[in-house]
This record gives sequence, C-alpha cells and structure tokens, in this order.
Amino acid sequence: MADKKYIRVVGAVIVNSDDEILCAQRPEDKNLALKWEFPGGKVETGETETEALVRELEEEMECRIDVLDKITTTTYEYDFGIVELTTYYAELLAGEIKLLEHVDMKWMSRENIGDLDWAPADIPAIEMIQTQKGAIK
Ligand SMILES: Nc1nc2c([nH]c(=O)n2[C@H]2C[C@H](O)[C@@H](COP(=O)(O)OP(=O)(O)OP(=O)(O)O)O2)c(=O)[nH]1
Repeated sequence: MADKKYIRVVGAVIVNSDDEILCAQRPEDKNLALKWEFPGGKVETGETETEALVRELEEEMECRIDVLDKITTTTYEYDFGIVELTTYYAELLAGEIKLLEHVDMKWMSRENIGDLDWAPADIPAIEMIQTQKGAIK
C-alpha cells in the first residue's frame, strides 16, 4: 500500500477578552464533515507556521491576527492521510469575522470547549487548553 499523505496543518486558538475561544465548524461536503476545528489550514512550501496562520485567517475569515505562543503539535492518522496539527494561541487584531469556509462558529469558554464534536486530531490540544485556564499565551 502506498504511504499515506502527510499533511502539515496549523490551527489558531483565538482567545477574546472574556477568555473564550473561537471554534469553527467544517462544511458538510468536505472530509471531517461538520466537525469542529480551529481556523487555519495547510502550511504551504516556503511558509513559516506563523505566515500560514496569518494567511489562512485572512482567506477563511477576513481577519487579521497576531500569533502568540505555541500550544502543541500532535499527529493523527485519518483515512485520507496523516495530519500533523500545530496549534498556536492568537489574538484578533482587526476585522469582523466572516465565515467564508465554515458553516458555523462559536465562542466557547475553556470549561465548555470539550462539549463540541471536535476533529480527532484536536483532542490533545483541547485538553491542554482546558488546563491552561486564565492564560492567554
Ligand atoms: N484548519 C484545521 N484543520 C484541521 C484541524 N484539525 C484537523 O484534523 N484538521 C484537518 C482538516 C483538513 O483535512 C486539514 C486542513 O486542511 P485544510 O483546511 O487546508 O483543507 P480542507 O480539507 O478544509 O480543504 P482543501 O483545502 O483540502 O480543499 O487538517 C484544525 O483544528 N484546524
């Protein structure tokens, strides 16, 4: 069997002034349909992870962000490939969020973030975010 595709992905954990986190729901017609994820996407060749996050947030939500501390990197093997997901805390600088690629979004408290049906690759990051209460970065 051919090796699975290895996909490097970055996700932005955007925290607002109420210590709530922006969660975004994937569309029905893509893989991981209707699962919740952090806005972001694939890192392109020649790009840093920070550059990829800034670009993706502009493309997906028309927002400018400041990328802060790294949370964690984890890998998860899906049927369509192996996703290496790196999450970073981020702050919204400008722009009203537009859902250009997601079907829904929610601001969730750290306490309740685990109630959503997350993409499986996100679970380790979710657990870390829940225990970092009060800290933006
Ligand atoms: N953006 C993001 N993607 C995630 C997360 N968790 C997770 O498993 N993924 C997966 C979903 C996708 O397979 C891949 C991200 O790629 P993408 O967002 O550029 O791709 P996509 O499938 O939405 O669309 P396409 O560009 O391939 O058409 O990583 C997450 O928290 N954020």
